Amino acid sequence: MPIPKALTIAGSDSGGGAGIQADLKTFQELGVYGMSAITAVTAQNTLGVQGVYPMSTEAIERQLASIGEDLTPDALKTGMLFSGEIIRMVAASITKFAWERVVVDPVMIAKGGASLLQQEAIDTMVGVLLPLATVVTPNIPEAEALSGMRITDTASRQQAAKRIHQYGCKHVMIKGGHDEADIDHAKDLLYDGETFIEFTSRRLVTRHTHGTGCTFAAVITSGLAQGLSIGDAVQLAKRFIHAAIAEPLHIGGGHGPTNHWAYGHRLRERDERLNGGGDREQEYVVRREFEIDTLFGNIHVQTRGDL
Ligand SMILES: Nc1ncnc2c1ncn2[C@@H]1O[C@H](COP(=O)(O)OP(=O)(O)OP(=O)(O)O)[C@@H](O)[C@H]1O
Ligand SMILES: Cc1ncc(COP(=O)(O)O)c(N)n1
Repeated sequence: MPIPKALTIAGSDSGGGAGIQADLKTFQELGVYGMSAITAVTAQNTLGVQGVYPMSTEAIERQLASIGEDLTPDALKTGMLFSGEIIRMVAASITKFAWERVVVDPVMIAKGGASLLQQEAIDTMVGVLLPLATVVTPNIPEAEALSGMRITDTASRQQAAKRIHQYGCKHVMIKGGHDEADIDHAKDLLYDGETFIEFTSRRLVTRHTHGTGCTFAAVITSGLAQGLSIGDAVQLAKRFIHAAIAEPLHIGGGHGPTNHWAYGHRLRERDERLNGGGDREQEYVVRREFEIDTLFGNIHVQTRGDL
């Protein structure tokens, strides 16, 4: 079978926790060959963003053309795009090369508050990029900016998903990491224009969440590149990010990165538990299955009626 290939079109994070670096680490962990087109270089660490240096559109266009002329990605994701000009150029390249399975992570503001997308570029994103998206993955503030409405509860989150879906993307995934109202759960909502599906895990208490959104979207991209359905790709992303947040690396003095190795560690741990012991008694089998579910965050998947 050919090796699945994924492309990330995003900003570089010198601190290694988010952006291009998070995406390539994630692709690698999931057995997907990773490629990149860098839109901007950021000087960044776990304490914040110290500088933003966008690339020229010519340099970005050339990177995309080099990939398109030789290496067709099986899926791609966009992250930090910074300006309307860059967004227009990226959309034109996706159309020119007829790339499919497009994950748009509408990165706007870094955790520390630094702007990674110019305000006036939001309309361009809505007008030219979202119609090309297989899935768009806003967090709650980004979903509010895209939909032009406040999100305070499940009903308003569904309403925002409907508005964003009308821009022409196939699926909308509103992530719940920023949902301050739910202190126990991290609940993500997927909408395909007809059905709402919620993916819920336990909320982990930690400040080491730098790059969660990039990593989550990179897992979805890897899954799509490997031929998974969108639902299965999201389920994989939820498990991967849960493990990555649960086992922080304790790097840096501020909001540290997530752990891109953790999901692989847990897979190996699962295999050891499944193969170990040799005890086939039902009670132990059930207990082991329960432990294995816990390893991956006990993700609860539920179809929700329209509120
Ligand atoms: N404390 C947490 N515990 C468990 N899961 C979490 C936590 N925080 C975020 N997540 C999960 O991580 C994924 C990314 O969500 P989030 O809303 O944090 O994205 P984001 O804000 O775009 O990330 P970033 O801050 O990197 O831009 C989602 O699946 C979300 O549910
Ligand atoms: C280059 C780049 N892309 C994306 C993010 C968002 O990640 P976070 O909100 O976790 O800082 C970032 N900080 N830097």
